[in-house]
Amino acid sequence: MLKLGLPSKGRLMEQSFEWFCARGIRLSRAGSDREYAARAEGIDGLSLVLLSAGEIPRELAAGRIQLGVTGTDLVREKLAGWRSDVVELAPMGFGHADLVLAVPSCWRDCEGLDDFAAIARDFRAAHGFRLRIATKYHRLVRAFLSEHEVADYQLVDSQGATEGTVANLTAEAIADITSSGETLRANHLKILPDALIHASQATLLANRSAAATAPMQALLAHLGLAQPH
Ligand SMILES: Nc1ncnc2c1ncn2[C@@H]1O[C@H](COP(=O)(O)OP(=O)(O)OP(=O)(O)O)[C@@H](O)[C@H]1O
Ligand SMILES: O=P(O)(O)OC[C@H]1O[C@H](OP(=O)(O)OP(=O)(O)O)[C@H](O)[C@@H]1O
Repeated sequence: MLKLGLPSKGRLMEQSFEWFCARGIRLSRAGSDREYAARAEGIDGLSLVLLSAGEIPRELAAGRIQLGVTGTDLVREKLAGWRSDVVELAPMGFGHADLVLAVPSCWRDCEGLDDFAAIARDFRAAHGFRLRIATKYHRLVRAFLSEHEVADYQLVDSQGATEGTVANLTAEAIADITSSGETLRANHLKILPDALIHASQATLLANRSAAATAPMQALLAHLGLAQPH
């Protein structure tokens, strides 16, 4: 029996159900709306579990589920060695969102990462503490800024409503997901054009050990997907 972990709410859950239905596997919630149970029809040997999108990478790496759907941003953020833990089987064509660095729109002289790095250096000298970037993507942001030699900052953890932290004076900049850009604009923030940290989309993933098993090969064939190498 293969266990498939799906996001438990919102667009990601609905579009995951649609993706599988278009491939002859009908997924549906079981029990009440508040129960996290679901079932699969149209294929044998597949069970479902509804999980927080942020928890699916860890459940896959641990092998408690053999298949999962979540954003590539969360896979890379949650799993340091993601390539050795999981296999990306197929981008699914929805859940497109960019992880970006954004600063106040009024920072007219900040037009890119080089300006940001200079502002961060001046900020520390002027204020005696490092410029604060609010984010929930600590691993990805640190790696990106290190790669671009930006050093004078500190990360402030923000698990939601991250765009509001600048107005609330708990941060000077943010790194968060954007899709239409509406939330950033509404909070008077602008994206630095050279600060796309990761372009994410919903992806079907497998636990790396399970990817080579016969039941997985059969499911991939049913879905018309190439066998992972
Ligand atoms: N506005 C959006 N448009 C498209 N995709 C988005 C949007 N916001 C978030 N996502 C993507 O949806 C996935 C889930 O994001 P979300 O922030 O809901 O994760 P999460 O908070 O860990 O989930 P949960 O709230 O269940 O714990 C991520 O891969 C993210 O990139
Ligand atoms: O660029 P936009 O189209 O404005 O989308 C970006 C927003 O979408 C997500 O929030 P959402 O309310 O979708 O989910 P959440 O409950 O995780 O905040 C994300 O956290 C951003 O705040």
